[in-house]
Amino acid sequence: MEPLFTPAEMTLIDRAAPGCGMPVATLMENAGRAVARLIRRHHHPCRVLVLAGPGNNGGDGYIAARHLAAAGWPVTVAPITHSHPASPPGQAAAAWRGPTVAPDLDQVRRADLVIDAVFGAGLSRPLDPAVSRLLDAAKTLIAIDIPSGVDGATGALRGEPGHAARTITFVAPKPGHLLLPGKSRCGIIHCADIGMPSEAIAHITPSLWRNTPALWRIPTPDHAGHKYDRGHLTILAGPMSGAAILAANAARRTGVGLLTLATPTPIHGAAPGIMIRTDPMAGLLADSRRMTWLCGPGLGIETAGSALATLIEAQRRIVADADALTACANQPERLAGVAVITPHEGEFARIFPSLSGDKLARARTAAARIGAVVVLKGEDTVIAAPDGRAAINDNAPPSLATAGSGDTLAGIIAGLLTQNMPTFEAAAAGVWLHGAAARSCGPGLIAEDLADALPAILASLVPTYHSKHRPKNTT
Ligand SMILES: NC(=O)C1=CN([C@@H]2O[C@H](COP(=O)(O)OP(=O)(O)OC[C@H]3O[C@@H](n4cnc5c(N)ncnc54)[C@H](OP(=O)(O)O)[C@@H]3O)[C@@H](O)[C@H]2O)[C@@H](O)CC1
Ligand SMILES: Nc1ncnc2c1ncn2[C@@H]1O[C@H](COP(=O)(O)OP(=O)(O)O)[C@@H](O)[C@H]1O
Ligand SMILES: [K+]
Repeated sequence: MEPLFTPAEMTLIDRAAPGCGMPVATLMENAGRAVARLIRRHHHPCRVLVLAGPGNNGGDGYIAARHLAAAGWPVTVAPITHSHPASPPGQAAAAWRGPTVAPDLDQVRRADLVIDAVFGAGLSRPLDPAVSRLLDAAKTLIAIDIPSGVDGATGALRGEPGHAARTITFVAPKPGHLLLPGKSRCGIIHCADIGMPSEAIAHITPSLWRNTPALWRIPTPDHAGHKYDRGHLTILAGPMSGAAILAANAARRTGVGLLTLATPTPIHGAAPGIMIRTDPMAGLLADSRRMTWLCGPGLGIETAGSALATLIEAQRRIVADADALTACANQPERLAGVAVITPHEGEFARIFPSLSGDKLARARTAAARIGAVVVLKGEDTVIAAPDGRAAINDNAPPSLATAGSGDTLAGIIAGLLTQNMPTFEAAAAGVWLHGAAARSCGPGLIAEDLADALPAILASLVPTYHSKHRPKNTT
């Protein structure tokens, strides 16, 4: 699992480090050396300028400068402000024997590569515009820990950070590396091991992770199982039945045993493996095996609103998307009782008009308020559980911004829930599978492609699946 630590959590870990036998100066030495090593690995020797701030981020910069210079690179340091001589960054500055210049635009323009070691976790107010101009003038910018001016906890910009080609962080990435707009300033993100003792890291119990397959486990069918063991998903279909069909196709690819499209009027064009039922919802609800329902895609706002109420009353496991969300505009209490909601930012703002703040905080607050897992979609989709757990997804390509891809995501999540995957895990896995499927399709993606791309992605996650299920050779 890949936890994400906020700068405040990182500070607690840093403070615990000396008590675990790891002095700050050693961590700083390791951090600066790691920066120099990564730069040497990814760039050719060239003129380097280090813009060094007053805190430990600046200290890392001085140490990186020393290691690059020792490797023969022409390095100059431009201190933005000076550190206290007795502090670890002050000592790192004192150990620098190379050239030091005043930070000005000419110096930046003369450098082939600029290291942004101005502010990291300690950013406490907006960046001075004069510093922004320096960062902006860099030909190639490498940020230490996080681009100066990006809030590591939220990804918000405090002032105008530069656009780094790569960012080298330590111990664990921070939420601000994965959340927009900060994410767009980080370039390629590296996370370096600087020898932080595990006892220091254990001071924090993680509640936020990068969304990777280590966070959840995809269900696989039992040897002796039958289709009802894999669950029965019912998807409500309405006037725009294509949305429900897209969701259905994707849900079936996740491995549900049975899938019904419940529709008031006959549907044409659905795959033959999908069961179509035109009888009223009450009849379908009489079958207790129909536990999981997807309500919203293409359904119409009024129908979705009343169907949602019926399903909640019937205590079903519900994924609410699209029209079911719009039906709850300004009335989030109508969502209490659903398992997962999958709003994009527009739908989210309709449901929770008064919620402000960063994406992670809004998703967490909303989840706690309605008691459901919130999947707040976008390039930086946040998955938040009512108990405070959250994940940030980072594998979604922009080709997913196409009509019907959200319906597909709702179908994938509903499909996983149908197979009794725990709710937070099903939502997180669904978002990751959706992104991975889109990536595997490449350019030209249309929503219909996503379902068909799922088997290969699933196979990559369960590599032993085929061998496990192949009959034993008895000859
Ligand atoms: N994580 C790890 O394991 C390790 C982390 N390490 C490194 O430590 C870094 C964190 O160091 P840090 O706490 O000293 O904070 P940092 O960002 O250098 O600056 C704080 C100073 O800047 C000032 N200041 C802030 N904003 C300002 C503004 N806009 N304009 C002007 N001034 C501003 C602020 O002033 P104050 O708020 O006190 O008034 C204070 O003086 C971290 O990012 C990583 O690189 C490694 O060395 C070791 C292992
Ligand atoms: N720029 C982007 N980069 C990555 N993923 C995106 C981007 N824009 C949208 N997506 C994803 O595409 C899907 C779109 O969902 P939605 O807006 O509900 O579409 P629809 O209602 O047409 O199906 C979501 O999963 C969202 O996270
Ligand atoms: K920085």
